[in-house]
Amino acid sequence: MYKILTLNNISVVGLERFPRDGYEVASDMSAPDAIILRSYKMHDMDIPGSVKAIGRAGAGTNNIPVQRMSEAGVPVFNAPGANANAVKELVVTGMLIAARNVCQAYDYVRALEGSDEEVEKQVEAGKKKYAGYELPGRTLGVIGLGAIGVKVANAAQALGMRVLGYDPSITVTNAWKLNAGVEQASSVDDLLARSDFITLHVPLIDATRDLINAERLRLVKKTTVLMNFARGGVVDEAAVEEALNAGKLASFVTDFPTNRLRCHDKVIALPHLGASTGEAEDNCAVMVADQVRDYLETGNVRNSVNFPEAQLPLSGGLWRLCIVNANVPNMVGQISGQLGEHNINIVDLLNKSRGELAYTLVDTDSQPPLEIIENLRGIKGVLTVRLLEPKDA
Ligand SMILES: NC(=O)c1ccc[n+]([C@@H]2O[C@H](COP(=O)([O-])OP(=O)(O)OC[C@H]3O[C@@H](n4cnc5c(N)ncnc54)[C@H](O)[C@@H]3O)[C@@H](O)[C@H]2O)c1
Ligand SMILES: O=C(O)[C@H](O)COP(=O)(O)O
Repeated sequence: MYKILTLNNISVVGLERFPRDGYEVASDMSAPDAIILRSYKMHDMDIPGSVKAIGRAGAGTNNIPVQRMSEAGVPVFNAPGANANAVKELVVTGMLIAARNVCQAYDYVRALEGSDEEVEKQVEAGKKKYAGYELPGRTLGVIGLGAIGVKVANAAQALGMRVLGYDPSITVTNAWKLNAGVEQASSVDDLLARSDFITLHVPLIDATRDLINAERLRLVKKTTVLMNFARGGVVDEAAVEEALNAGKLASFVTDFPTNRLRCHDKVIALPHLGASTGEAEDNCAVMVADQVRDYLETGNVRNSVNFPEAQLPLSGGLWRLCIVNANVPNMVGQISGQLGEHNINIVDLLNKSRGELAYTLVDTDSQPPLEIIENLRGIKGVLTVRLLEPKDA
């Protein structure tokens, strides 16, 4: 029986991927085998030593101590692309409501008083204050062309916008998905200077903290709308406030409200709604539950942010050793040497590495005795060793 601890509400459709006869799923339990979460901040959490995997039902993993987990030999999984359409739709919404002054106009109408006739008069008299502009021909700058950025860029082009993109590490797959005609900006600064709308779709990492700062805001046109659906830390809010107050930036649309800006007249602040659609919540939960289950049951790794991809089909009747070790010479030699010494036959073997970590799957046709497991655990550089029983044993 595997135990899954949830730290946020996770879509039932996803949790149902854990069969009841083999899994216990709860929001409070001791010694879990895996943790599934959304935005719960795990950095200060005392993570039990029983945890073998962490699944983020979403994209961003800045709420998870990924480095600490790597050092403990624990994979962190996420759900790449599973909520990208939801975010794309909210970004398009953000552009439209900013361009048409929808929030200000909405507030204006709600504050009206008088008879229907009087209200109508005020409506017709007041509407000129909220006249906006249309999107075709305007330029959208997209920083970060991953799962979300590519969808946003393509959608904006379909709306008749000119699109500039910047991503020095764009993957070949995402480059293929990008519509022809999306223009490559030569730098963030180049993109900022030429855009009417700027949208951020980068992870929050050291290199992207305060990516939009005072110096960079000096480059934008005073009519520009800045949108942040990435993470609060990607934008220096004090600098944004200064730019808005000085009339150097038209408006700021953010999914990450703070007290400094949430009530500012030129700010549209939403409560981290980017991925909050039923569809995205289901997609993320299903994807991550399947990946965590696969890892627990077969040791295979898909979509981890700290482990290498590792997929070795598991045939019935075989034992499988899953070994997480430092990416240093002679690990496979020492592992196979241990098995050879005990006359255990290796049927299949996979060794993959990513950065400082390596991951080895070894299939054997007889049961490796406990002594081998202990010896493997004793090899310098080995972080964890798991033995999976044959499925049909
Ligand atoms: N508002 C929400 O609810 C919501 C929902 C999903 C994701 N997000 C945030 O959006 C981020 C992106 O999500 P995604 O699914 O597109 O991730 P992704 O990994 O598919 O794409 C991120 C892209 O950013 C690029 N990048 C990294 N550093 C960069 C830099 N300095 N300059 C330009 N590009 C850079 C990467 O090369 C990658 O292509 C997530 O990490 C998360 O923080 C927010
Ligand atoms: O990174 C993400 O996937 C989003 O920020 C969504 O976060 P949530 O799952 O807490 O809505």
